[in-house]
Amino acid sequence: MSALAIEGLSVTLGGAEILSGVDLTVAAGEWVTVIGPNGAGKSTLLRAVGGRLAHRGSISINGTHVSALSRRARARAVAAVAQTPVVPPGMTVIDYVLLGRTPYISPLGRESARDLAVVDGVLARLDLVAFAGRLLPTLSGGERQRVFLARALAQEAPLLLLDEPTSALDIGHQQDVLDLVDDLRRDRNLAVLATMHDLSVAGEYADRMVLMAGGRVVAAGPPAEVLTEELLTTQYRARVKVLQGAHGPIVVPVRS
Ligand SMILES: Nc1ncnc2c1ncn2[C@@H]1O[C@H](COP(=O)(O)OP(=O)(O)OP(=O)(O)O)[C@@H](O)[C@H]1O
Repeated sequence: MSALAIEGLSVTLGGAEILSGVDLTVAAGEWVTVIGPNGAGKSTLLRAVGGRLAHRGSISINGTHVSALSRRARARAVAAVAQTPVVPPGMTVIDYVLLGRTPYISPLGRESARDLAVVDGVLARLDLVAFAGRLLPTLSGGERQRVFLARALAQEAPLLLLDEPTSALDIGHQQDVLDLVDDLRRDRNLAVLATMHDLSVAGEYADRMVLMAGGRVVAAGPPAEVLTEELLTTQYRARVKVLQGAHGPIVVPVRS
């Protein structure tokens, strides 16, 4: 059974069909990255999987249709980092990351020692201990992006959705964050569905890639089959050269 199985997914927003007949699976322990030009429908796909959009077709998480899951069950099953998460005002980093434990805390209960230990562990792994008491708006963009990921990891869900998770990170923190997710994928059999605009980095970490354009899947497969000059030139209207690196294709933009 797949951690995530999507069949014939279509989404209409503002009267326009944004996703059309998307099929996609992610197995436990697999990393699938969705790429595609601006407006292709990548974020919409992740939002639908997170249970936040009306849709046609079917989205199943570990064999259960997403619309049959209660809010709490869904929060235990899937954790998401949105492109621009809503930040509650006046919240410290540690309180925000603790929100990730909400699905495990009873409505009138308090967080357990385990909840606090999970949060401490995640803050340490993401280099955020020094920021624990800071208010979120006082952080830099990259620091805040790591906090958003920390909250999602604190959720300990078996399916992780990452929408451009490293867009604000410097190259060192980018590698730290992606390596951490990769470790979790291997150690805890985490299923990862991500979107990324840096195609070379995307190809280094993904087991499979899905190229979307105009709300449809136009190519899917291992990075070497999707990151081709022909597909990228056509779908992005970009001039690129694809080189063979030690860890997969390297996509270099070429000036005309
Ligand atoms: N509520 C809405 N009403 C109408 N159109 C919408 C709505 N929400 C999104 N869209 C459109 O759906 C399309 C897909 O948007 P989406 O954010 O999924 O793209 P994306 O592939 O994630 O793009 P990007 O790479 O720019 O982040 C876009 O053309 C967007 O303008």
